[in-house]
Amino acid sequence: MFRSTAVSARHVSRGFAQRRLASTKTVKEVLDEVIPKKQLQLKQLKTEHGQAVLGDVKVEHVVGGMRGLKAMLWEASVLDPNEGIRFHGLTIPDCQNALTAAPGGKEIIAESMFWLLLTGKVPTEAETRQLSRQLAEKGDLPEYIEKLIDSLPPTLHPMTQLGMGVAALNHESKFQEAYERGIKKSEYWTYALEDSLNLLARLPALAARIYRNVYNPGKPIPKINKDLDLVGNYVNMLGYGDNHDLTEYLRLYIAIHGDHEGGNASAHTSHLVGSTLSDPYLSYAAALYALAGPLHGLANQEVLRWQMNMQKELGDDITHENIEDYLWKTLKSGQVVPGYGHGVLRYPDPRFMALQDFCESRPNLLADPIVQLVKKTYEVAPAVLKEHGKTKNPFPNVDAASGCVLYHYGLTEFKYYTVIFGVSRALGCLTQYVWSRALGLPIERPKSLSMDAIEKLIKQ
Ligand SMILES: CC(=O)SCCNC(=O)CCNC(=O)[C@H](O)C(C)(C)COP(=O)(O)OP(=O)(O)OC[C@H]1O[C@@H](n2cnc3c(N)ncnc32)[C@H](O)[C@@H]1OP(=O)(O)O
Ligand SMILES: O=C([O-])CC(=O)C(=O)O
Repeated sequence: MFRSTAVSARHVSRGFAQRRLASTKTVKEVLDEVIPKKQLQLKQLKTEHGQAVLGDVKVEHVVGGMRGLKAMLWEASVLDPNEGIRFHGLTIPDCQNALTAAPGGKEIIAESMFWLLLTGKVPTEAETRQLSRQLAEKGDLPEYIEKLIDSLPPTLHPMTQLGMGVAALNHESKFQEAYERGIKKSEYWTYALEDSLNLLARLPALAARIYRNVYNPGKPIPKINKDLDLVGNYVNMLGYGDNHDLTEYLRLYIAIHGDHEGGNASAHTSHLVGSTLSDPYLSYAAALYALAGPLHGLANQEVLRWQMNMQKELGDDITHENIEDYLWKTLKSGQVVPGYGHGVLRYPDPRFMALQDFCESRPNLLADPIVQLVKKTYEVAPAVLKEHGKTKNPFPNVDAASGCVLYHYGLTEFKYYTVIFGVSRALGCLTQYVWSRALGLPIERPKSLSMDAIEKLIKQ
């Protein structure tokens, strides 16, 4: 599967590159061109196809977490159960071919992914670099945020701190200020974009300050380098700037965790909160608290804890049989196997495969016992989960792989891992925030029913 998509990717990317080779537009200028076309598309959908049926609403949807219910508009990515995520039609290998890397690097950088998600177009190198610079120039934290974060107890979970910092940044919201001033609905998106760029720019400094306070109190944090990309600066501020491989890993990680269509809990939360015209900061803070749940983003912390416990219990020479027994022990104790299963996917997550490929291409990394353990677990777990018979998807999701590489490079503090995911998921949530305002989407308000009301409806 991966090879054939990579071939089509080269084709796709060459096409994109030829069309936009010389462009040096800003992201706002590209959106100015793209938005009217999408507004027209939505108008036509509403007027010409408003009554078209996309599926039935069954009782199982209402009582089963709305799994499979087609009930949200989300522009930047669509998830196929077997093929995985596509960002504006591009697979992860397509993106790896088409999107700009950092100077001296190979992996996708956050800026080029954000540009693609927002505009549906592959940015030129000049556009990507200019966005990197724009973000670096906006990246410093206001003093009151530094004071707020520094005042928190280091024992407070890093995700709680991240959500608090993001929410408090709404003191700066241009969207909220403009709304209070009384702007027209057609202008909402421009302020939403300004807030989104400011928030994205500041997330690395915020996330790095939390890391410093919790794990390295008192250690100076390097200043933002205006010539570096967003993740390059983030890794620098975390204190790992001299580790090229970790920097590249985090570039890939942050780009591919950025968006996973709209129904996942973090994206859906930001979409719902944003629909009330809460500003981008508050909407994204809400998303972070959904990401902080162990069935969602926190699973990356849980995976590593679980794999380390397995290693502690089973020692160094772990066989496939040992892992099988450990899996059954976890399942029989009524716990989920973290990093396995998915609400939509029914095949190994291509994000997991991309992270595994990263390991495969680096012998030192591949030889690490924890990376080996994750790989061996993948060789055993799907069969065990199939035999267990409960989960609809016995394959690994992205969280099965993400933590072990961080661990190898010395970023061993599991409780911090979801914060990195939280820096990434802003790419998708903020993209949709801008589009929801550009398209004038209404406040979300589905109809709920009590069990008695459902029974009454069935009898009718
Ligand atoms: C970035 C991400 O958010 S990716 C997901 C990260 N989360 C995890 O890795 C946690 C482990 N996985 C899970 O808990 C689930 O697979 C989820 C939350 C991801 C998806 O949940 P669902 O869509 O409800 O999965 P599904 O329909 O397959 O669940 C059916 C049953 O299988 C169980 N199941 C699903 N996955 C697993 C698993 N990994 N281990 C054990 N049991 C599982 C469910 O708990 C459920 O049991 P129940 O009937 O007793 O409630
Ligand atoms: O899609 C989902 O439900 C969960 C997930 O993998 C993500 O949000 O990245």
